[in-house]
Amino acid sequence: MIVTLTPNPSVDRTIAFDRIRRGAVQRATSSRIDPGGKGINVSRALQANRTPTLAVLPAGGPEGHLLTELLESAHVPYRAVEIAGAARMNIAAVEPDGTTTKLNEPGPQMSAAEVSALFDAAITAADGADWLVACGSLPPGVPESFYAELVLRCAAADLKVAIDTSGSPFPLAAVAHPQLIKPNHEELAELVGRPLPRIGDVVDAARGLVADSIETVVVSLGADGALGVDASGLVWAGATVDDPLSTVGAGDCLLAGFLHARVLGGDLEAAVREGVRWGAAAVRLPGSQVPAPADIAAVEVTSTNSPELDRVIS
Ligand SMILES: Nc1ncnc2c1ncn2[C@@H]1O[C@H](COP(=O)(O)OP(=O)(O)O)[C@@H](O)[C@H]1O
Ligand SMILES: O=P(O)(O)OC[C@H]1O[C@](O)(COP(=O)(O)O)[C@@H](O)[C@@H]1O
Repeated sequence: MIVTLTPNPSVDRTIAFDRIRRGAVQRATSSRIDPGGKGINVSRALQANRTPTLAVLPAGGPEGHLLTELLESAHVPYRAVEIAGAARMNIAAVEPDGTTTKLNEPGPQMSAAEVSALFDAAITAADGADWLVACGSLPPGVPESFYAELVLRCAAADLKVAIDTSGSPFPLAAVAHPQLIKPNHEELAELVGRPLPRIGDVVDAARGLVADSIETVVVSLGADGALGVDASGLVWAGATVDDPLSTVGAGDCLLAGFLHARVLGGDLEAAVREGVRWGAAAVRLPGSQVPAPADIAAVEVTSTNSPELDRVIS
């Protein structure tokens, strides 16, 4: 069982336009809504691929109600902690070549009692689980040490925890030593405090974090695939997508695929390959739609233990 925690979930509205012009009236060609937020996307992808999962989230207001309705329609098991503030709605504006502009709201103000109820709900739900996966931004009122405290509590409970976040909560969580982190290229550069233009720079940064006691570092590199590093070595994997439709949630699908393979006993190489398969399948789908087994099976992945270290990341 993989339990996810999304402190700042969203109703994701994806709107397609022929072209975005700042400051002008835009007429959309289509739109869709999906339940969103990084942990929720991980759970949606796992559920679509028959891996047991449970999504823990705060939910309040009419948007929170819509969010839980959308989770029910997608048959995603969830545990919602009632809060007073309304869940956010995030907008992704997508152009025909796949260019995606994301407009993310800050999320509802949470009280100290609501934060503590959410923390406890996640720990209780994850009792006996294979992984607790905590992802995304933190809404106002949640202390930036939230993920770090969660990692420490999981260590005390002998529970494996994966963290995928950005900004100030990320370095705090990383020094608490989660078993896994999944930054993208930009988030990793911010975490280590230097630009990482080449694959070799990413490898060095990830190795440094593994040496600092994070068991596994998985770095998603967009069209350049993904890199996994642990004490056993390193794996790079990639897949070509000629017709990307939407990259929203691709990193979440990559993480879901990686953990799915790990729970089934796969080694680092099998897990990175599976993650890339799920991530690449996701970018072929509209909005933050998650790939089904047939979408994933259609992706061809290449991988190596000795990637070209001088290759510049696009
Ligand atoms: N244009 C693309 N072509 C092929 N694969 C892609 C593309 N964009 C994303 N992916 C796949 O999805 C994964 C996650 O994408 P990425 O954009 O790096 O994550 P995030 O959403 O966290 O920023 C990548 O590691 C890769 O496997
Ligand atoms: O919590 P954050 O960082 O604001 O991100 C939330 C957004 O990220 C998503 O999980 C998608 O992930 P990406 O933006 O990494 O593609 C959306 O479902 C959601 O709207």
